Amino acid sequence: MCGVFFSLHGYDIEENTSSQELVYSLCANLRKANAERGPDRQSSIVRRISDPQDLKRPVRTAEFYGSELRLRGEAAIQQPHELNGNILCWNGEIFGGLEVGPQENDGVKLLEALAAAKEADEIIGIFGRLEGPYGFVYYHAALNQILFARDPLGRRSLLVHRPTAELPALLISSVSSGTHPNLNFEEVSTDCIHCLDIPTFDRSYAVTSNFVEACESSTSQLPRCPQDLKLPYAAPANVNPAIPPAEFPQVQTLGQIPIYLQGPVDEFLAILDKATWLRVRDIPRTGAEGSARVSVLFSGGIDSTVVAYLAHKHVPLDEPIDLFNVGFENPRKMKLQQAGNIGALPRRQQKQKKQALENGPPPAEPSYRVPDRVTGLQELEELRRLCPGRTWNFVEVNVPYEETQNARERVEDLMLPSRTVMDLSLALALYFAARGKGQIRSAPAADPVPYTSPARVVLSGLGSDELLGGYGRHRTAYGYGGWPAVIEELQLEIDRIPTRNLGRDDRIISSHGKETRHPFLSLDVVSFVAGLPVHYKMDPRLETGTGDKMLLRLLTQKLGLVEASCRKKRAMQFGSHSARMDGEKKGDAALAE
Ligand SMILES: NC(=O)C[C@H](N)C(=O)O
Repeated sequence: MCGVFFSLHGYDIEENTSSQELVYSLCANLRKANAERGPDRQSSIVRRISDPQDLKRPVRTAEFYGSELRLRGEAAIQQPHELNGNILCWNGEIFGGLEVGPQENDGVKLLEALAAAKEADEIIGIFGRLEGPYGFVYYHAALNQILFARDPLGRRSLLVHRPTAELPALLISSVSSGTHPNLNFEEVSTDCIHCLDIPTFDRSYAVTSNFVEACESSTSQLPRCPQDLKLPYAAPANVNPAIPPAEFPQVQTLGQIPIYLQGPVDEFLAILDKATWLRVRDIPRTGAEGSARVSVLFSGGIDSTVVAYLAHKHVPLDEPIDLFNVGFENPRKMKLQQAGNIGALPRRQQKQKKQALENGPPPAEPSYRVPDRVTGLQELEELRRLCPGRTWNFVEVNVPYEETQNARERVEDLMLPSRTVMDLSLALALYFAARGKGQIRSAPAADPVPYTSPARVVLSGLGSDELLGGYGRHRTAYGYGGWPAVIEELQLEIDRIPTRNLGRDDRIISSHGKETRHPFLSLDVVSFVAGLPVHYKMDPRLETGTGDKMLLRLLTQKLGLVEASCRKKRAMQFGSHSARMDGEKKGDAALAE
């Protein structure tokens, strides 16, 4: 994924004040942090604008910085993109809405389209027709405006620090570079396109010499979907509010699709398959001939297995696909595992025994047989049976406790401004999994050999629980409020996607010079699933493993992935044992400073 960084401040190069020094050193750190995201090329375009009264004195400096992880097109690409004075820092992928040929680069094509626009509405129209994840900063020369935004689902990270008296600079960046008491990064909101009007800024700054005020008075929020425009990708879809009929045939077994669901299963498969295809095709080769270009965050759960299987259909058969399966040495868990099944003991004794074990010494040999490793290996077998001729590199990523401790500070910096205990356990799991460094085996009983994945694209199964009602809370909602409550919960789920975890995950994974892609979060998939009547997606009256995200389970079994089709939901931090390493209790508690 690419790195985007933009700064605007009012310092003269020769000023040498301490606050200027702070801005300069933060900018240097932010350039560095963004460079990791785009290892292919990095560069800056700097614009110094003079005071009209005194042309020798620069009154504001704008820097556009971009780092490139080339994933589209054959030619070398330099970021930021520049055309006739227009500048685009682009971290994104165009999967629809603008023609990009297999040999072409999406950033280059997008800038051509943007540069031709004469009015802001045209620019808004271009983005409202684009399907794909993005975060960008764009300077449009004719309008003399700076625009920045993320896609409506927030699938790419973009942070903003708005100028304050302590740090009078506008900073927009894909990633933070650690904490500083004066740096107030927050995620750029996805409900609008943010705009800074340069002429307004200049007028205000010339009169008041107050940078903070000038920035405030010149920034505005442009609606993503002006009333008279019909834009298919300007906002995530609304959930179908229809209440199911009092009686409808229930799914008896996942192996038998009731007639009324046969069409929806097929249509869902076609749309998800296309979304996956768009995310694995035309990836330029950067590793050795015959090496993997595509990898999957692979827990062996239903979502990641379906994604791996669909990727297989579109990646050339002679090319391996890497499956990243992460397991943590978690001293607390290992001590408990050592004790065997204490669940059979009476409660009081269980508690006493647990405490004694937690205080005792850890086992001598770390174990990486975490729940996700067990299901991962089972699904590997199922995929091997179903996809003859494909090499699946099952990458066992084993993370010793000490390595987790050593990486902690870096991961905490990368995930900022996210800062809870749960953020950290998820971020650690993603950080190590996506790095793709571990061991592989040529056969189940063979000795492992070290392996580092060269794949730049990392597929993730995230999103299906949100769309199809895969969480326990959906069942709970049915319990207290019936179908209307489930529908409300599903809508909330979609509305929350942009502010939840995707920005954080992007910041973590991209630090390895890789890019996550989420087939379930294609806007086409989202609007198809959202539009289905609720009882087509899930049936909370059926047991877990059947009724939760039922439509996907039917699809999965239809593909032949019988074992995968009935796997139960397990959060990544628990499946990999990255959670509660040191006995932390509350996931939503803020991390200690
Ligand atoms: N990787 C990126 O985010 C930018 C663009 N899709 C490229 O491949 O150049």
